[in-house]
Amino acid sequence: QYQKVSRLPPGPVSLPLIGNLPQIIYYLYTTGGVVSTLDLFRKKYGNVFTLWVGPIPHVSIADYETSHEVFVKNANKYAEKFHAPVFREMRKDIGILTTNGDHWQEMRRFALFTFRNMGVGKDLMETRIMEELNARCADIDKAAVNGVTTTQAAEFFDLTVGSIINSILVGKRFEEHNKKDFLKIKEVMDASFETFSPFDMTMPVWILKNFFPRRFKKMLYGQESSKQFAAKEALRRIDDIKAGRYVIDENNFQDYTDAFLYKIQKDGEDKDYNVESLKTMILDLWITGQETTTTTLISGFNQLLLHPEFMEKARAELMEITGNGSRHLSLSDRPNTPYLNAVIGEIQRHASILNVNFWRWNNEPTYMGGHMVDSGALVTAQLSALHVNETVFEHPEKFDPERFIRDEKLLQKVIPFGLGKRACLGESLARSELYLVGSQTLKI
Ligand code: HEM
Repeated sequence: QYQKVSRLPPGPVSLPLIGNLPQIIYYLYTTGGVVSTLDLFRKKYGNVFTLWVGPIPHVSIADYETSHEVFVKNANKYAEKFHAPVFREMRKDIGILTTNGDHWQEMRRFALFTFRNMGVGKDLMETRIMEELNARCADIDKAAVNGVTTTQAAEFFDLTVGSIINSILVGKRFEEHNKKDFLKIKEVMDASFETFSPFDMTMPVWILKNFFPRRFKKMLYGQESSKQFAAKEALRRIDDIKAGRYVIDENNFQDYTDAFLYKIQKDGEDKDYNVESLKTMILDLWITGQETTTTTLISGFNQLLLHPEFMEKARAELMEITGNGSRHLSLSDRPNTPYLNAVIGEIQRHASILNVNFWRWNNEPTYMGGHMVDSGALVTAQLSALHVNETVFEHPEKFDPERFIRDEKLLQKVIPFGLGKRACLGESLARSELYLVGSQTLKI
């Protein structure tokens, strides 16, 4: 253990087999959370530190420069993610979230290409998002009695974001009459996530299968039913195409499902493009695109309620740029709304929605931030620890958007979507949603 440790960045004293589990559990309990525990280790051991989770060393990088050096400059070396054995078993190495290698690359390339063609991050997507918002606000207005209306912020954001992602994937938005479909997908997915514990994520599959068969079956059932619900519309479309009720317009794909099915129609089914991978991709994009964006919006909404002084300044900027609200804000306004950009940046920094980022394999001995990192270690840019690093962000606990007005370059160091080959695929969509939905909420 001593020899292995000498080829890794510093960290607390570790024991063979159990590694640092006792310290990690102790600090999780005494500091009250994952981010505060990571922050404590960073303060003690520096911006690049090692924690042994059982027998595997995990190296966290908590500063922007080293993260950039490792994951952007050497991007090709860090495309391979670590996936819990139970996920690989259940998802059969299909999709984008829990895969590596050729299939992952093909699915990522195709999704990015399709999103781009559908105008994600550009005018076309702006129109879709604004239409969704207008329809959602009209629903609220309709429910008003004597001009007074009450709405649940969480449900508003949930339905808006859910509708946007669902219409991109399968062409259906959620309205009053099919709201229950949305709630059902969410319920099934939440229930599926609740069946997983850190124990399941670390155990070899044969142990789960043989010693915890009921638990294993429950997890499997949760996964399958989530996939089935999320992909229900896509399956219906396949039936409609077979029955001649639906024809894909190759010059105007309505959604991701159209593009995927057209690829199958044109080239036939193969190991990457088949109905099972379409279903898994819809599930993966649903999981990654829904909760992340909604959580950020809700957190931002709460921060603005707690800090009306920032809200007022952002609103004043918004009113000025849109001629007192006579037109809606457009994505092309972004360079001219520094205050709003700073507020969104601070919301994302402060929300730290991914407490622990995904781990990548380090396949050869490499120096990171001046420390040797041996092959076989797992590494990640630990976004949550980076965003509370007081050497980068002064008084990180404070919600202070004006830190980005005082130092314009600081905003680049907020990296909520990660870096490198496995960085967020939906960054462009998410940024558009935060800007447009967020600003609309400010107007209200
Ligand atoms: C505020 C909203 C969002 C945040 C903060 C966020 C953040 C992230 C982060 C930190 C990662 C992992 C990066 C890494 O491994 O270093 C990730 C991965 C991913 N995100 Fe997002 N995300 C958001 C919205 C979305 C949306 C809207 C979509 C798509 C519809 C999406 C799709 C994905 C996918 C598919 C991956 C896995 C990419 C791969 O492994 O190749 N995300 N996201």
